[in-house]
Amino acid sequence: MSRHTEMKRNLEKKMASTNINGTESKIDGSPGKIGRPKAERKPSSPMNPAFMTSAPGKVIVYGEHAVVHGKAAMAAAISLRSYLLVTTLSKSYRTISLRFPDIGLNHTWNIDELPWSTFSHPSKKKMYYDLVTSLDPDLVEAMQPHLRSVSPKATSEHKRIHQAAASSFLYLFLSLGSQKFPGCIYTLRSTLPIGAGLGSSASISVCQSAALLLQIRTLAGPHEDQPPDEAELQLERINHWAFVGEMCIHGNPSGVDNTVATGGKAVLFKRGDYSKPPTVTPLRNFPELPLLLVNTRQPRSTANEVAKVGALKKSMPIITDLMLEAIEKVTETAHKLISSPDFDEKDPKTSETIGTLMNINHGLLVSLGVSHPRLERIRELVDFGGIGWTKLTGAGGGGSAITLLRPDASPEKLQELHDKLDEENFERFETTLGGDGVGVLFPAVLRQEGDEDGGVEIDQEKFLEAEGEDGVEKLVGAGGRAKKEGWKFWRVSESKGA
Ligand SMILES: Nc1ncnc2c1ncn2[C@@H]1O[C@H](COP(=O)(O)OP(=O)(O)O)[C@@H](O)[C@H]1O
Ligand SMILES: C[C@@](O)(CCOP(=O)(O)O)CC(=O)O
Repeated sequence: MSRHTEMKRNLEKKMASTNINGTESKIDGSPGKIGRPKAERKPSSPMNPAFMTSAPGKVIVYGEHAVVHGKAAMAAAISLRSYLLVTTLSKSYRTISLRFPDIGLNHTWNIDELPWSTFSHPSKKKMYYDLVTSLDPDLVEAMQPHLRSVSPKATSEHKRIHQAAASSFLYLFLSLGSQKFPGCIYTLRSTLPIGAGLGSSASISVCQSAALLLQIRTLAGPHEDQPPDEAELQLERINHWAFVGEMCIHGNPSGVDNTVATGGKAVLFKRGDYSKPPTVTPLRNFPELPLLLVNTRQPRSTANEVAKVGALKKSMPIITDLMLEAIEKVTETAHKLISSPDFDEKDPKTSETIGTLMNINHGLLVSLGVSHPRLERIRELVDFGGIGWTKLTGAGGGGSAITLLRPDASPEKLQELHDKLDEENFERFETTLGGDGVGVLFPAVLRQEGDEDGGVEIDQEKFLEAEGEDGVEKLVGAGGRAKKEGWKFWRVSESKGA
């Protein structure tokens, strides 16, 4: 018997002894990347093979927070990504399970106990093509008993993290699915740090939205030869529902994170009127910036940081508005520069301007009250070494900073900075900007060099056992360091944008 068959048999045995009735929730440790549960049930639906979706995180180069208040922001996809494996169960299993080992969430709902009557009531029912721009309080209320049963014994902080992730899934599942939905297991792993300003919540929302829209057969493609306009429509649909998932996680999102996680590349984003779709301008000439990405490892919640700026705007409207407008001017100046016909990214003056604008943007964010001593420490180290220009990225209050490196920064100085950052428990990332957006691996089979028998099936066990972020990338990578054959992406027209 091959090792693979043996593993499958063991899994079947394990499955036979698993209680799958009712809700069950297990906390495996603290949030962050922690111990992962074993696969528990046998997937057995040849008609619905397991498949995967994947979406990237992002960095906001200019304009975070201002973008929540209707101003423009510039953001780009990064090569760190989330991966969602969808496994359909055989007909007799009437359960939906979330296996989110990165946060230690392991929860099962009984499909027939979910509040279908509320979500499918004619006055509430949303179609997959509807534009949903706010959460319906009655639907949110109907979900509460089913969220309260998620990790009830966890600490309040873990509960918040678990229930936020579960609520984004459940709202989309109940809005897009129906009681006839087959039992499924959704297994999620991400190479993104969580709550670090790099759009982890948007990236999981995009994975969930794409997976559910695929399961209800409302997406065409992605496939080669797909007309770009059709591809664009599919991406819009995924993005709309991902925005709904984001609203569940952090209340008042601008939509920039999910837009970049869906479409990838780099964009100028602006949403003046929340009842209408945002204006999204692809930035075709986005420069290959030599960026250093540093995570402070200081946890914070986007919702809190956004609320802080909201409160400041309420108490000091004129001053706050002036700062938000100044941030928008920074973004617009950078946009003008990179979209001008004689833009030369290799010119040292270009780095100087882009960097100075980053510094100004950071200063304004400090004034809005969303920096943190750990972010200021990164700035201090970079400034002291004369290595480049730094700003916080994302919601701030901790999270991450980006540093644009001076073209003439010496390797010795750079090494010194790296050593200092490591010594002080900062986390450094190497990432490339402007990669692909949402991708699909259908079925979840990857071909490897030299494979003759159709490729390697990615099942729950393999996916859960991949060691750390590197293991996930190596196993299923859809971008960055590893890009496995088999992943497909919706491609839109290259001719649009600046
Ligand atoms: N890999 C993951 N697995 C499960 N849930 C996740 C994951 N990544 C993000 N989340 C959810 O998103 C929340 C973080 O969102 P947020 O505070 O907006 O931070 P970020 O800046 O990373 O988007 C987490 O509390 C969790 O609910
Ligand atoms: C602060 C904000 O502009 C960016 C938040 O990014 P993140 O959740 O910290 O990755 C909020 C938003 O645009 O929704």
